[in-house]
Amino acid sequence: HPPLQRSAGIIGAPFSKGQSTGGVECGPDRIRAAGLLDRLQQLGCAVKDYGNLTFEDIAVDEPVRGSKSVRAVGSANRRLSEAVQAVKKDGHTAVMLGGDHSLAIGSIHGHTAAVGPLSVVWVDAHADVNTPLTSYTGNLHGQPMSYLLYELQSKVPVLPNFSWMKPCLSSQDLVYIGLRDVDPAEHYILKLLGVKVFCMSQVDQLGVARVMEETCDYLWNRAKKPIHLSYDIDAIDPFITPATGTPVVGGLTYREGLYITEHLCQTGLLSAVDLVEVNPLRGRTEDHVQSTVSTAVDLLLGCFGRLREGNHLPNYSLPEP
Ligand SMILES: O=C(O)[C@H]1NCCC[C@H]1CCC[B-](O)(O)O
Ligand SMILES: [Mn+2]
Ligand SMILES: [Mn+2]
Ligand SMILES: [Mn+2]
Repeated sequence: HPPLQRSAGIIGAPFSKGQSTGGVECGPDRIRAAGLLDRLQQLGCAVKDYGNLTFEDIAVDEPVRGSKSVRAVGSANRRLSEAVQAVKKDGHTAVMLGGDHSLAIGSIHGHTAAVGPLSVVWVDAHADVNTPLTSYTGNLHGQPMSYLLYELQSKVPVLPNFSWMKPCLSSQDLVYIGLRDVDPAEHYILKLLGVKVFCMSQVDQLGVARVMEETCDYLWNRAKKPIHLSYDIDAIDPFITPATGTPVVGGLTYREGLYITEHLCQTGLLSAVDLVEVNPLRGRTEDHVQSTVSTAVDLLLGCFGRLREGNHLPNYSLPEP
């Protein structure tokens, strides 16, 4: 049968208030400038660019229960949720370009609203599952998962501009890959809820191919659901992707990072991808920025069928002499 026609709906989310380091709002445009759309089209993927979201300017946003920019994060994610729902209703695989990882709140909420219950693969050095009360930084990019999980809601206070959303993910439908810098409270939560985790030790022990087999077997144990891949660029080793806000040594190799996206692509279930935390201002040299941005583009191309063995379009034919 003819190869399926993949189509990507690109949403730029130039948002940085889930954390305190300027520059991550430049991520979407740098990823576009590195040729993402052209390279997707060269793969034979249909591409619709929905542009960059604009976010409500919230003048006064005092910390709430120690968490910063809560109102701005709530408002931004409400808009993102609506945008992701629209992209899914148009039939595309949603691609959300961040921006910081607090944006996963809106991305996963909107994706679920559009297609129903999801399997979430969270590729990250960090678990991002602090509640406002356990966070020691008050940055919401370290907390998105706490707002999404049904099982944590009794531990999350009501926050301003968050009343639009409800939890939408079961802890059994979540798999982490790449963890290597997890706070004690987060570790307690992951153990308490029995969340499936492949930290970097397991990546070393099992190898990335086995990690991906076990990830899919685990997620499909009950039923096959659309997959939401939330990819924090800091999952990759900072030697390759230094231009990010919270780099941690001992990360995924470029090859391991790609294998993850290639594997999820071939399941045919990938329904939305976040690519977040690219921060051009955190690269000490332009080469560092380029290495980070081009890796982000390659990871996304892996999500849409790019193969390291090569690709050719179905209608290709050799030129005749
Ligand atoms: O909660 C936090 O602020 C910290 N908790 C421990 C890991 C580092 C940081 C969160 C990093 C957020 B991320 O993964 O989106 O970069
Ligand atoms: Mn991270
Ligand atoms: Mn993250
Ligand atoms: Mn993929």
